[in-house]
Amino acid sequence: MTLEYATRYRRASRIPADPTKPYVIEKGEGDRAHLFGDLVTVYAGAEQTENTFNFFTVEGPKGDIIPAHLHADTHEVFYVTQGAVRLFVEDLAGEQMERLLTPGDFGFVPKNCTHSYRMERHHSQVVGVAAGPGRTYERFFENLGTPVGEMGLPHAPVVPEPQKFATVPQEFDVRFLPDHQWRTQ
Ligand SMILES: O=C(Oc1cc(O)cc(O)c1C(=O)O)c1ccc(O)c(O)c1
Repeated sequence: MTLEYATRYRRASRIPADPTKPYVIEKGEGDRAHLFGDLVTVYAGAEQTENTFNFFTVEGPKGDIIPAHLHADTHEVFYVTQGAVRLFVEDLAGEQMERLLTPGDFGFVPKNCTHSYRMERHHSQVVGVAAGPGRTYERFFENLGTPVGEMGLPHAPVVPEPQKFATVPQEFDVRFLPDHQWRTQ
């Protein structure tokens, strides 16, 4: 039997509302949201880990570009499990690098390092873990994007309205840098 719980985020979630309860979630059945071309699936977050880390996947289509951004208080892990993902990172000294990550490859982006990525094969998948001295930020995806019940990638990109762009990212420690230039290509 598959259990569903009402939580503060969803009427029906596979994540128990009681943070002391052990649980398992079948593939793809975490709390799902669409943002840009991506399907983000959250399996654990702030409530489960006393704000110490989260665990989610991001899947997207070929060509999907996440705009350059940084997190002042959040360190991030990019572990690629499907497809190919080109990760762009700038360190605190301003040195830039880009690397193509394929399944099993791992990228670490410390807080305050500007980064972005591009999916280079259809339906690439990144496993994300993000944590820092502040709160975890996994609910960013459904707040800037749209919570969904369906399993697949968005049929059309979910582009947030300007009003959401103006408020949601900073609430979740995300700072988009629209004028940032990558000099690596
Ligand atoms: O892919 C990750 O995050 C994002 C996905 C989006 O569709 C839009 C975004 O703005 C982001 C973002 O990072 O802000 C991702 C992957 C791995 C990881 O550890 C993350 O913290 C985020």
